[in-house]
Amino acid sequence: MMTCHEPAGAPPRALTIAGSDSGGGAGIQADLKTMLEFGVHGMSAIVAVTAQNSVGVHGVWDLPAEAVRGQIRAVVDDIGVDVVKTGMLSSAALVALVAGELDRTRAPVVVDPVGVSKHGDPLLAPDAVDVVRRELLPRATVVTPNLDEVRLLTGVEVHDAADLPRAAEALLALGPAWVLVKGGHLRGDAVDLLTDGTSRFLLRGPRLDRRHTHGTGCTLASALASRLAWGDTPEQAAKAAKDYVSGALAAGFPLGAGIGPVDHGYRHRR
Ligand SMILES: Nc1ncnc2c1ncn2[C@@H]1O[C@H](COP(=O)(O)OP(=O)(O)OP(=O)(O)O)[C@@H](O)[C@H]1O
Ligand SMILES: Cc1ncc(CO)c(N)n1
Repeated sequence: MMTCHEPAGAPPRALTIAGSDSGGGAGIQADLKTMLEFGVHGMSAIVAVTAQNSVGVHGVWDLPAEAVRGQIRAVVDDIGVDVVKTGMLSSAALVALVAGELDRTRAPVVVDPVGVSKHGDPLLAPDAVDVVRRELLPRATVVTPNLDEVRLLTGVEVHDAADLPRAAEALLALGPAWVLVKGGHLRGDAVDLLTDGTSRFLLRGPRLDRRHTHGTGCTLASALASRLAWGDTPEQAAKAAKDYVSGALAAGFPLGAGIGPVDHGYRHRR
């Protein structure tokens, strides 16, 4: 375990371990843009490269294990981290590697258990799901599944907001400290549930009828991670993250022929 000196006057340090989205709306690109907006120093360990645009994912290339390990250690062992966020981890071997590397830091970890892209393209191998369950989730400070990922990880089907507590309980049984179940795919209001099994907070936003939603999940998790790095409680961090993603989603714009990105920089354009 490395202990790092926190430099006086420097912003909090956030590391995203995730996949690259060439289209810039999701993945590492969304994470770093969001981290900048929240005033933290964003750093990255790229796990896989995707050739991706508004229409879909056209190719995926995993990085070699030593490249992923090397990036994480270069950051953790010298610069230090105040929070880690994980996103697309692609394969069973890379999930296991990342889970092991998390033991090198005591920083809080936000796990976005990315399963498929908005277009339905797979970003996690089927045999990696069980490794996420057994090795990654017990190390998570907060896990942020969408409803498809809830089903994949627990088998629980969420049909309406009343099912959210049952889904959260099934996830908590897998070992994370907190769960933020995202109800973005529900009908009606966009309701998310944050709970540690004792406290329960409903985050409710009006459903925005927007086509350009690429990157909502990565953006929410990175905003949450950034606020944790500043010392917010999970409740404060989740509320700030929900506000930011709602604003970015309301300002999403058309790029390409398909689903455009949320606007990470909307606060500079209004
Ligand atoms: N149409 C919408 N209107 C308002 N809020 C939304 C909408 N869609 C998603 N959200 C919110 O955006 C956040 C991300 O949720 P979502 O369910 O879209 O994640 P996701 O499916 O993991 O995203 P991604 O497809 O980028 O992986 C949540 O806070 C959710 O409530
Ligand atoms: C690289 C990457 N990570 C996450 C997502 C989430 O949808 C995506 N589309 N691409």
